[in-house]
Parts: sequence; C-alpha cells; structure tokens
Amino acid sequence: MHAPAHFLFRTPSIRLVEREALASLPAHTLMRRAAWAAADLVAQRWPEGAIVILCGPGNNGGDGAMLAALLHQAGRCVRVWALPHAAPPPDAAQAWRELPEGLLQPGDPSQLHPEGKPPALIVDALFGIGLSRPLPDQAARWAGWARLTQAPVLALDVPSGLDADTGVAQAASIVATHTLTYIGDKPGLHTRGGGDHAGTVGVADLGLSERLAHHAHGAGRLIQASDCPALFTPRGNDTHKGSYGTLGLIAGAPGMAGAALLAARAALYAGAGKILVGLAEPDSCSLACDPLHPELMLRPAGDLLAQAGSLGVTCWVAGCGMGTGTASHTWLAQLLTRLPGEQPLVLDADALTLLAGDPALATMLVSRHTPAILTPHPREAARLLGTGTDAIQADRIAAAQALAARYRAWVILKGAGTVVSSPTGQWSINGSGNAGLATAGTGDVLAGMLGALLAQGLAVDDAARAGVWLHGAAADELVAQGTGPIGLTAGEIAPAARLLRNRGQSDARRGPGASA
Ligand SMILES: NC(=O)C1=CN([C@@H]2O[C@H](COP(=O)(O)OP(=O)(O)OC[C@H]3O[C@@H](n4cnc5c(N)ncnc54)[C@H](OP(=O)(O)O)[C@@H]3O)[C@@H](O)[C@H]2O)[C@@H](O)CC1
Ligand SMILES: Nc1ncnc2c1ncn2[C@@H]1O[C@H](COP(=O)(O)OP(=O)(O)O)[C@@H](O)[C@H]1O
Ligand SMILES: [K+]
Repeated sequence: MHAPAHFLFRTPSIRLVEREALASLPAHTLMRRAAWAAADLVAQRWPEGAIVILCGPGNNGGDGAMLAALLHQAGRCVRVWALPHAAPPPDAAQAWRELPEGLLQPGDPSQLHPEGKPPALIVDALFGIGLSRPLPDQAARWAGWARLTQAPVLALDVPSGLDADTGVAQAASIVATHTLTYIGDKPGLHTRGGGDHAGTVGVADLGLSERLAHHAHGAGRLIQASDCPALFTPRGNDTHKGSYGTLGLIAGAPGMAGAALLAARAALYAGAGKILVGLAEPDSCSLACDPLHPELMLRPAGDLLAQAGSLGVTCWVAGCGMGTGTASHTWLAQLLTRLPGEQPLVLDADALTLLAGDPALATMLVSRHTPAILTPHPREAARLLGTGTDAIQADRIAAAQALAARYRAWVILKGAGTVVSSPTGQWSINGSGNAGLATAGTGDVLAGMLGALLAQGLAVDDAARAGVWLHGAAADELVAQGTGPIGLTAGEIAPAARLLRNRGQSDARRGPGASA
C-alpha cells in the first residue's frame, strides 16, 4: 500500500499543503476525495456486512460523514454515531448536510449489538491531525467498545488519540487494524505507539503528491528493503577476505562476554571478512576462542588496540558489554584519538554511557574526520542529552536529531520504530522489526551487523539505514516462521539476516521481477 519513495511528513507540512490545496481547489474537493478513497478501500477490503462509523467534531468527523453517505449510496448498511459538535468547520458542515436521513444514531454504539455480533467494520473518524488535548470521555468509551468488539477498525487519517508526529498514544486511543492516511504518510504511524495503533497503513494522496513533493526537504523516510540496495549487491567472484574488511570489536567485560560474542557472530553472519574481538579484560583473555565460531579471533582489548595497525583493522565497534570502568574509558579514548579518525566507528551501550559522562570524550568524537554511528536505546539517549527517558520518547525524531547535532554523528535511536538521524538532521524511521526484538542482546547484534556492513565498504548513511532494516527484517522473518515474537533469541537474528541477504542477492542476480 506504500508509495515508492516513501516519505513521512509532519503535521505542519501536511497543513501547509492542505491550505495551498484548499485555496486553489473548489470547496469540499479534498474531503470528497478523502471519502472516496476510504469508500474504495472499504469496497475492496470489506465488501459485505454492516458498518459503524464513529465521527468527531471536526473535519475528521466530516470525512466519516461523507464516507457514510457514499457507502449508503452503494447499498451498504451504515450507522453513524457522532460526538456532540457545536459548529463544525465548513467542509464538515457540508458533509453533515449531505448525510442521508436515518443514518445518524442516538445514544451509544455499544447498544447496537446487545447479542454480541460485531459489525463487519468500524470506521474511526473521531479525530485526525487536529486532536489537541486528551480524548473526551465519550470518545474514550467508544474506543474501548471498538476494542471489545474485536471487529476490524479502519482509522481515517490517524487512529484517534495517536499523535501523528510523535507516535505518542493516549491510553484510550483507538486501536486500528488499518489506517488510511491522507495526503502523505506520517511518522507517528510508524514509531512508538504507531505500530500498535495504526495497523496496516495505506496512503491516499488526494491528488496532492506533486505539491507535497515541494516539501520533501524536511520530510523523513520510511526505511524499506528498496532503500537498502547495497545489502543485495551480488558479490564479485574475484574477491577474498580482505575485500570485505577487518572489523575490530571492543566489547565484553568480565561477566559480559556474551555481548561480545553476540556482536561478533552477528558481524560474521553479516559478511565481514575478518573479525578481531578485543575482550574488555585487563591483561589476559578469559576466553581463548568461541567454540561455536572459531573463525573469531579473540584477545584482550588493550592488545587489539595496540596491534590494530599491523592487524589491518579497517573499522570499529565498541561498547557492547564493555563496562564503564577506568580501563574501558582508556580504551575508548584510545579509539577516539590514536586510531585513524576516518575509519568507520560504531559506539554502542557502555561506550555511550562513558561518552555521556565525560565531555572530553565527546570533544574527541566531535573532532573525528568522519561521523561515527551512535546506537542509543532511549535511556542511553537520555543520558547523552542530559534529560529523562520520557522526554526522549515524547518526540523520538527531535531527540535523534538533537543527539546527532550534539555529537556530530549518525544516530540510531532504538526501540519500536527506530529513528535514524544524520548529523545534519535528515531523519528516517525503520519500517521493519517487531516486539520479538524486546529481549536482551538484540542491540549487541545490531552493533555487530552495522560494523560488518561498514567493514564491507557501505557508506555510513547506507550502513545505518540498511543495518536497522536488516536487523528488523530478520526478526520479521523469524516471526513469519513462528520463531517469535515470544521467545525469539538475539542469537537467531543474524542467521535470519544472512538468509535475507543471500536470498536478495540471488534475486538481484536473476534480475528485474525477482522478489527481494
Ligand atoms: N482540511 C482538509 O482539507 C482536509 C482534512 N481532512 C481531514 O481533516 C482532519 C483534520 O481536521 P480538523 O483540523 O478539523 O481536526 P480533527 O482531527 O477533526 O479534530 C479537530 C476538532 O476536534 C476538536 N478537538 C480537538 N481535540 C479535542 C479533544 N481532545 N476533545 C474534544 N474536541 C477536540 C477541535 O476543537 P477545538 O480544538 O478547535 O476546540 C476540532 O473541532 C484530518 O485529520 C483529515 O481527516 C481530510 O478531509 C482531507 C482534507
Ligand atoms: N518493540 C520493539 N519493536 C521493534 N524493535 C525493538 C523493540 N524492542 C526492542 N527493539 C530493538 O531491539 C534492539 C534492542 O537493543 P538494546 O536495548 O540495546 O538491547 P541490548 O542492550 O540487550 O542488546 C534495538 O535494535 C531495538 O530497536
Ligand atoms: K481518526
């Protein structure tokens, strides 16, 4: 259902385009187009059965009223419930005037099916992008009723109660199975509560895609497979391990060796040529080798850093279970100062905590020749910005942009609907992944995969976007196979990601038409 170049627009851009279009098109054109688009979708997807439409006081409610009229004309059984509205805006007022007699119901939709038979579809036209305060009690009760019916719910524009920009959902928000969003797709449908509340998202551009394209400079992107062609570029035959980079990994303090192994194995499965693991242990290395993957070369972190030049390390990942003690601080400072600043670098987990606690490290990071990738989860992001997790989660895009600007780095703000920001604030939201990833060690796997992609020569922007997409897509693949979301383990992600890449590469070899 997604348009090819999948941009995400925040409300001010949508409002701007809406205003321009309202000024140049005949009255009611946009609302009519919005209602037609919804009617087409209903006819295709839910061709039979009774339809309940819940309408609010503004233009979102107007969309619902106009849809009701169209469905009624098409012979469908439609009932409408409306929140009280004193003076609807002009488009909505027109829609209410056109509503055929007898469709508007008194009372409450919960009285409609006392015998418990749910409608074939409930349409949420309560609030769209104009919601400006807590849902009124009546709307909250109707949203609760809609959940209880277990009927499919189609949200018009935005599920009522979900913030279209941030994905912050009020507790009583509508939980939709489908959302038909208008003019352009919106970030709040894809990050934080978006995944839980919006269901399958479709876009009806209302004929405004050209106008919207003028505002694409401030827009974000939804990261999809088609944004990650570098993942699927077939390997040349005349290559060797040196062609795919040597990754140095500083990770795994005593008690946390698992984090190092998860990251290192993920890098191996993601195709890095050679992987050197510097365990964050002071003198000797408690683990001589990874018995499952003896391909990995293990040694103490200090040794790896000292020998990096002669070992030919081309790219670095630091932080997974690395610890935050004095020795770890020293290793991180060495990495930031002594090693070539143009070598790609990923900082994760404890490296981020160290960075947050020492402005000197931050200065070293900012003075690097090429921006690093930082992979904070929301709590780490809060530490790095000197704020609380709630503030980060209240606007994940703004938080990722602020971090990227402060640390002059690529930032991957993890969690449902991972946000990626470039150092200059260009942002994307990952379109893959699921709650199966909510288990220990999956962040280590992401860090290892990112390192491997950088080692294989992907540019930092490609690696950041492709890495998060691949990580999420692997989890989606595992869920499709029944290995999750419950009980998915971090160690299963990298083999699934390997499968996706190789499948994509062989499709690429076969040429156009093969599915990626
Ligand atoms: N214009 C166009 O061209 C097109 C617009 N389209 C559609 O319009 C939608 C935007 O419409 P909208 O601006 O009227 O906002 P909407 O989401 O219906 O809600 C605003 C109303 O609710 C009220 N209100 C807000 N919060 C409240 C609360 N918590 N509790 C109670 N009341 C609350 C608010 O009152 P006020 O805040 O002014 O007091 C106002 O009355 C958009 O999402 C799309 O569906 C499409 O047709 C395409 C073309
Ligand atoms: N509900 C979710 N939906 C999508 N991705 C998730 C979800 N929960 C966690 N993740 C992903 O899982 C990874 C968790 O990373 P992190 O919190 O650093 O874990 P750890 O430190 O245990 O390795 C991140 O990539 C994050 O985006
Ligand atoms: K809605």
